Amino acid sequence: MQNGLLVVLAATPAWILGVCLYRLYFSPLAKFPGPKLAALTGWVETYYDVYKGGQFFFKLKEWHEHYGPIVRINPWEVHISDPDAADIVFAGNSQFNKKIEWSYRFGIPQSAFDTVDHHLHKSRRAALSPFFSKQKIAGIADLIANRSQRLCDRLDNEYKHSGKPVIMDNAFTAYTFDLITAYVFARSDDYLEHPTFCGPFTTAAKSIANTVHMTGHFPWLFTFLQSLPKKWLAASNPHMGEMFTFHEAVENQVKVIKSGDNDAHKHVSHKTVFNELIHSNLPEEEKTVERLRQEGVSVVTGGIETTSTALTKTLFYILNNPAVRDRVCAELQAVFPDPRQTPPLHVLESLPYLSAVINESLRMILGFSQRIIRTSPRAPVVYKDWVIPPGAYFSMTIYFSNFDAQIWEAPHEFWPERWLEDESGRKPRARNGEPLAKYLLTFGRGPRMCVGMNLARAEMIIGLAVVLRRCNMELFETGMETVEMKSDYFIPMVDKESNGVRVIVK
Ligand code: HEM
Repeated sequence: MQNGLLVVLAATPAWILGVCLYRLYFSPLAKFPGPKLAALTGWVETYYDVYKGGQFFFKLKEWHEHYGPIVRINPWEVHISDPDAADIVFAGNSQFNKKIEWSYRFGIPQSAFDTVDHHLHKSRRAALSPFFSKQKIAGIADLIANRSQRLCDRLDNEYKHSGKPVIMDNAFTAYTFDLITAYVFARSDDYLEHPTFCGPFTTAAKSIANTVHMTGHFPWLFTFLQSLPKKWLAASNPHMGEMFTFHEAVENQVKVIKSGDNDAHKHVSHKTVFNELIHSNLPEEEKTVERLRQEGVSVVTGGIETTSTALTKTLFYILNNPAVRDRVCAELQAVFPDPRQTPPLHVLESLPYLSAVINESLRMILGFSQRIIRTSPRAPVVYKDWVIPPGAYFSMTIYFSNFDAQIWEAPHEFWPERWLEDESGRKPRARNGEPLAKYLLTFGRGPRMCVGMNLARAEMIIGLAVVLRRCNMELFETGMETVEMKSDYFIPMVDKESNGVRVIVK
């Protein structure tokens, strides 16, 4: 026994030395530039993300400035900072997988979003995407307009002329929450009716995000926590408590649709996603409560925070730039004479300046701040002179492309005019002469591009048009600290001291 222990003790340093030598000199990634410590151990990333709180993102920026467009950022992964590399990482015909360790971090490895294998992802996505086509979303434009008008009724009745600030982060979260739950479950929790626009799960998506580095760096953690009594979790960490309660609420939604106890889909004018999925001819193993709970959590959380943040920040940029506000309001007035009669979606979509404003804010808001990782299981991937071996991870960060000074003039300025056609009808161009739209990566690209993109755009176009048309707003003690990213928790987090984007309705 004692001898065995001695052998282990003697062998451990040799094993560690062997791993270090392999990672530094013999690994297929050894030739890639980057800090030696990061090549040696994944703990560098863990340190910046878990201990320093979502700071690895900023380290990546620093490393690229020092080492160039491709950097080895941990023993298993290279990160690329080059907008043209999106053609490789997000290639439409690619068959890349996702990183397996990350598929457990939200506890939804069976959702399309966190499905690792390309082929399984393709079939799961095929089941989901028809509900989010442009045509299907146009079919729920009235529902979106109705919720936008309801939001403004409340702003009119309870805030107008009162001098009382309203936190638009909460108001827009209520709006996106009500819409996504109505569309996918035929059920609305009516967050827009809550006195402060805050329902029980208003902060659920943020809570989920807050735990992402812990559960991402320690892939067993989510499953372990899930097995503990919820009371303990809630007492030890309110984010965890809220996250698991939210999972349970989604599971209940799936159960009541499956059992027929929720037949609200019969009384609404649109098809509801989970009712359709449950009664579709998908294989039974894809329709279990557990699988659909995971898909539900993915779609609902995907649909709330990203879009409400986009709306809130867009409103901030508009109100913070009076020239932009005046121009977009004048354009709206021409097609939207009666503020209570929302024009059809296609009319709003055809407004060039409103579209430019939305594109520009989508460029700046960053739905996802964390890098997006892929791996090619069999074939190598070539980037310039670099050959990334099969099985290695490679990644890109949307922010780096959306703010790249080689593509965007004055990238840190909110400047919607960059998106307008010139007098001859020529489409806007990037600084390198390519079409500008090609470099807007906010929704990702390729086979895993955001499935909810059309819904997000429709919610933004209609929501902003109605709010701007009906309410005369002014920012209240709100500065850049409410929109600038201070840490990356998968989604961008602003300063902890920020009170959110607050407005007065005049
Ligand atoms: C401004 C709002 C939004 C932004 C910026 C955004 C961003 C993204 C991005 C970048 C991805 C790709 C992730 C990857 O490649 O790994 C994605 C995927 C996804 N998004 Fe969104 N999203 C938004 C709104 C929505 C909405 C409203 C929904 C609701 C349906 C949604 C549901 C999803 C789902 C289910 C996926 C996974 C798709 C797949 O893997 O096939 N998102 N989103």
